[in-house]
Amino acid sequence: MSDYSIQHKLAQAAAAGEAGAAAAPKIRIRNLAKIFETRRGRFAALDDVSLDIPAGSFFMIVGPSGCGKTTLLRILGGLETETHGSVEIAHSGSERPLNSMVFQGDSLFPWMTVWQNAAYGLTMRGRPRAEIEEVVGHYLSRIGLTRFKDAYPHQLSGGMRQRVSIARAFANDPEILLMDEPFSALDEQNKLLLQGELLRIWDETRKTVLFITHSVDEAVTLGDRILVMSAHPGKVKTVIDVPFGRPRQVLELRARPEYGALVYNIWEELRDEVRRARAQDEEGVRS
Ligand SMILES: Nc1ncnc2c1ncn2[C@@H]1O[C@H](COP(=O)(O)OP(=O)(O)OP(=O)(O)O)[C@@H](O)[C@H]1O
Repeated sequence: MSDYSIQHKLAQAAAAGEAGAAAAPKIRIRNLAKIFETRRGRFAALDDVSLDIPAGSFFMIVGPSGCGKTTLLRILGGLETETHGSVEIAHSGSERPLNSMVFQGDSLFPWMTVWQNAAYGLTMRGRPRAEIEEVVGHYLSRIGLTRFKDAYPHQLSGGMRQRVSIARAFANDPEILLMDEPFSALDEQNKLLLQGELLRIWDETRKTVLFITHSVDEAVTLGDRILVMSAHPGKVKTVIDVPFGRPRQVLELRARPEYGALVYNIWEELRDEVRRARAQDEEGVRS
C-alpha cells in the first residue's frame, strides 16, 4: 500500500458502546489532502484539513464554491480516496452502515414507491420485515408522507422527494449522515419547513450529521458547529460554535438578535474567501 492510499480505519468503539465513546470524536480527520490529476496537471482540492467532529453533533460546512466541500464529504462517504492524511470514523460495532448520503438532486429510485425507497437500506441489509415496517412507518409519519407511501417519485413535489430522501437516510440508521446541500433546490417556504422537520427528526436520534450549505442562515439555524473553509485549496479557515440550545424553532431562532450577529460574523469570515474564489475563477486557477 502506498503512502497515498486510503486509510479508512473503522475504530471499533469500546465495549461500552456509543454512549461510552461519547467524549471521543465520532470523526477524526488528520492532515487530509486531495489532489486530482487533471489534463492541466495536479490540482489540490483539499490541503491539510484536520478536524475532530464530536459524536451526535450537527456539523455544518460552508465555503466558497469549488473549495472542496463535496470532495471532503465524498471522502468521508468512501466515494473518493484521500491523497494524504487519514479519516477515522468510530463505529459502534453493530451492523449499522457507516454512512447515508442525501444530495441536492433527486436520488430516489423512480421505479420504487415512497415506502420502497424509504425501506431500501434496511431491505438491502435483510432486516426482518416487522422491523422495516415499524422503522419506515415511523419516519414516513415524522415527515408527513404516510398518505403518499404508495406514490412514485414523479407523483411528488421536489420538497416531498427530499423528505423521502431524509426518511430513507434516517431509517437506514447509519453511523453518520452526510448531507450535500439537500435543500438548495427548494423554494424558501419549503426550505424552512424541511429545516424544521429535519431538526425534529434529528432531535430524536442525535446522529452525527455533516451538512454542506451555501447559506449562512441555514448553517446557523441547523448547526452546533460551523466549519468555514478557505478558497482553493480547501483548508480549515475557522470552526465556529453555535451557542443556541435544542430543540430549536426555526422562525423563533431567526428573530433573535444574537442570530443576526452570528450570521454577520460568519459572513465576514466567508466574504474574503468568496472574493478569493472569484479572483481564482477569473485567473483560471481552478480546474
Ligand atoms: N474528479 C475531479 N477531477 C478533477 N477536479 C475535480 C474533481 N472533482 C472535483 N474537482 C475540483 O476540485 C475542486 C473542489 O470541488 P468540490 O466539488 O469539492 O467543491 P465544492 O466546494 O463542493 O463546490 P460547490 O460549492 O460549487 O459545490 C473544484 O475546483 C473542482 O473542479
